[in-house]
Amino acid sequence: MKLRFSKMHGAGNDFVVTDTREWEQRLSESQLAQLCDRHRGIGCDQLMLIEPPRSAGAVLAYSIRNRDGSVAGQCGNGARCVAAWARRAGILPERGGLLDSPAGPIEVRFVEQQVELRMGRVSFDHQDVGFVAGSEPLEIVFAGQWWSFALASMGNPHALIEVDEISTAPVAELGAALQADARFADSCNVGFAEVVNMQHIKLRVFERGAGETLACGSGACAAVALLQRAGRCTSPVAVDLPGGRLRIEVDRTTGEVSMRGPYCFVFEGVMEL
Ligand SMILES: N[C@H](CCC[C@H](N)C(=O)O)C(=O)O
Repeated sequence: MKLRFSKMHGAGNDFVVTDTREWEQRLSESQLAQLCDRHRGIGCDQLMLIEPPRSAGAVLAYSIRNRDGSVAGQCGNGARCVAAWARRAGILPERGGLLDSPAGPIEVRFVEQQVELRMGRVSFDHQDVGFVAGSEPLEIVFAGQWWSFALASMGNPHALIEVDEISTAPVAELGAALQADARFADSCNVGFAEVVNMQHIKLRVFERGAGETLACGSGACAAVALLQRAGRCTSPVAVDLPGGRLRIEVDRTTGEVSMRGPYCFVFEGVMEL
């Protein structure tokens, strides 16, 4: 089977984007894993699979696989890349439009060389994060000390830890420990945020199913929403991740989150499967 794909990234978070709307057969789990494999395949943090639209007005739907094969409910950086892919394919109008994400429809518009998405509402409900009710406080012991975290969902689960210095945060070790915490029904993405000022944070994210990535769009949305709720930032906020900068706005009254950020086409290809 020959599989056409686009290799893309959003602030360094990289994707294989492939159109499954014409596929005669679905790929097996091992074939999907091969696409993500940086040695035996193309290599990416996530697969963005293009599907037929589900809701009125949407031009397409997408589903998300982490590189470990797990299914995800949202991918902010990937959604920007899908929007750019759809515009170049002539599926999405120049002015933007609607995409069906696994977490519901998201509105897209193109602003200068970037994509702006209305990502829907953030949820602070622990149930939406898959966190077992009644197992508060939101703390974990790691390396002999108590670490507090906060929870939010953008359609996928996020735990956020505020640190004084992002460069020395134990991202991989503490991120893995929190992901393995049995109180999360389906693991979580673990963000580490350093507040620079009320409109600027630094963020690193140890992603579910991918490890630390250069950027996490839904993680940036969750981080700003949680920090705004705690009075640690306002809106909009510049979020500096290792791979680049995202601009996040959170409407305090509605909980609506919007994100603006870059996208990049790296190469097109055909993979023999
Ligand atoms: N690892 C995430 C999916 C990708 C999110 C991230 N790449 C983004 O840009 O939002 C999860 O399992 O929920």
